[in-house]
Amino acid sequence: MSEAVPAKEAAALDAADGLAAKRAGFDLDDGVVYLDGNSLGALPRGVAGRLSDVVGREWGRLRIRSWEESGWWTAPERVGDRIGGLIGAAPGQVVAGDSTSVNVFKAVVAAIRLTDTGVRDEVLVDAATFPTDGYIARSAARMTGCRIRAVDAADMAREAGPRTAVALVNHVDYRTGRLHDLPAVTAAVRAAGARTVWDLCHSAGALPVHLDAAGADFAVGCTYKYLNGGPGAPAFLYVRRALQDRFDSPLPGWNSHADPFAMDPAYAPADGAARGRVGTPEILSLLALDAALDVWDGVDLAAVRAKSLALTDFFLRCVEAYVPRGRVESVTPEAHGERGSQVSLRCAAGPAGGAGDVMAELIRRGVVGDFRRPDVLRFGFTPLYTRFADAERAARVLGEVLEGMQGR
Ligand SMILES: Cc1ncc(COP(=O)(O)O)c(C=O)c1O
Ligand SMILES: Nc1c(O)cccc1C(=O)C[C@H](N)C(=O)O
Repeated sequence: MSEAVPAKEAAALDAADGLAAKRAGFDLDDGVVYLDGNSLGALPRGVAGRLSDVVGREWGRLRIRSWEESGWWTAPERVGDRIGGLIGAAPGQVVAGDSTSVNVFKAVVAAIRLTDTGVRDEVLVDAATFPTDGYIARSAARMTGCRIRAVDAADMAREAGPRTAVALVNHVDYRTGRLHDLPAVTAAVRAAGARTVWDLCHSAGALPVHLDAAGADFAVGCTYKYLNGGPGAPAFLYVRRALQDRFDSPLPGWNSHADPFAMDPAYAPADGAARGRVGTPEILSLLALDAALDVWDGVDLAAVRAKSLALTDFFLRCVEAYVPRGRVESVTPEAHGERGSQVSLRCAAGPAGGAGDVMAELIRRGVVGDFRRPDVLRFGFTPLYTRFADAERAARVLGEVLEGMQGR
């Protein structure tokens, strides 16, 4: 690909993009290429107005009445169902609230409680997991008399055995962007008599997920990345319907009581997704998320996936065209079936600095990705608002930065 070709190709691809109009639904500045939606999604335009109404009218005027009249009390289930629509979960199985870390705790302990710990005392954890999952799983294991075994997520299906109580797997690896086979791993873990907990932080809103169809047991995820819910937006918890009656939450707060306002000293769990609740919902951020989810109305996740793969393919080709040979190496799988919606480039230290310095310079020049230690440049592609022209510019600027640093 000669240097003029990628820009022309980007323009043609953007012109043919069926999702292009969605970008207008986000508050983005054209001077910046934002490729960090896999850490913090961009702001959907509808959020500010909705929050202003929630604050000014629902809180300001209606005050306490809003728990009923504005639907605050049931918002965790209502928003949960909207998320469910994006991760292949039929209504009544997803609740929004708490952080992913807290939901990992609920799911892993509940999964262990569903098993005979006298026989099954092993928690399998994806060896490359985002750290919080590993920390929480280790604590959950200590509390329940289990032990942790770290295994490569790609080997999870093979490793689950008669001692396994639960396997905790990241659907997409946060560092490399590698996508794991959710249906196959779920089926294999189930065949071994164990449960699965999927961390969907890097797949919810990035690609189609079919939790019900795969028979997944539990899933958790955050909503501030590809779901654009905002910093610290509530996470979600999925509990498969068939397990809900036996879901024994390790955090049985009053919001998960069958009759919270009975204020009964004895605990009786609610039915359905509400059993995953703990305390008072974080209404402002929950309703910001609710408004953010409007951008998904009418969006076909198959189209999102097709654009995501086209964007990452195109970016990789642009990197090849623009970046001095040997300066970066993609650690994201080439195979579409193994790729999430990001590209991670390993960038060894050169004479003028390492990957952290390269990313700092990219950001200074208006290309925002992120750096994951020790040597990974991470670029997230959010199909609802990333353009092919953004991918082209990012690769071109990366090439310029690396060339400049080589000469220094
Ligand atoms: C895979 C994964 N799991 C969990 C988390 C953390 O979740 P939280 O900070 O919401 O607990 C993140 C990102 O922060 C993540 O990428
Ligand atoms: N959750 C984050 C935060 O509160 C501050 C900065 C970054 C984050 C992230 O989401 C990190 C992210 N999970 C990652 O994949 O690296």
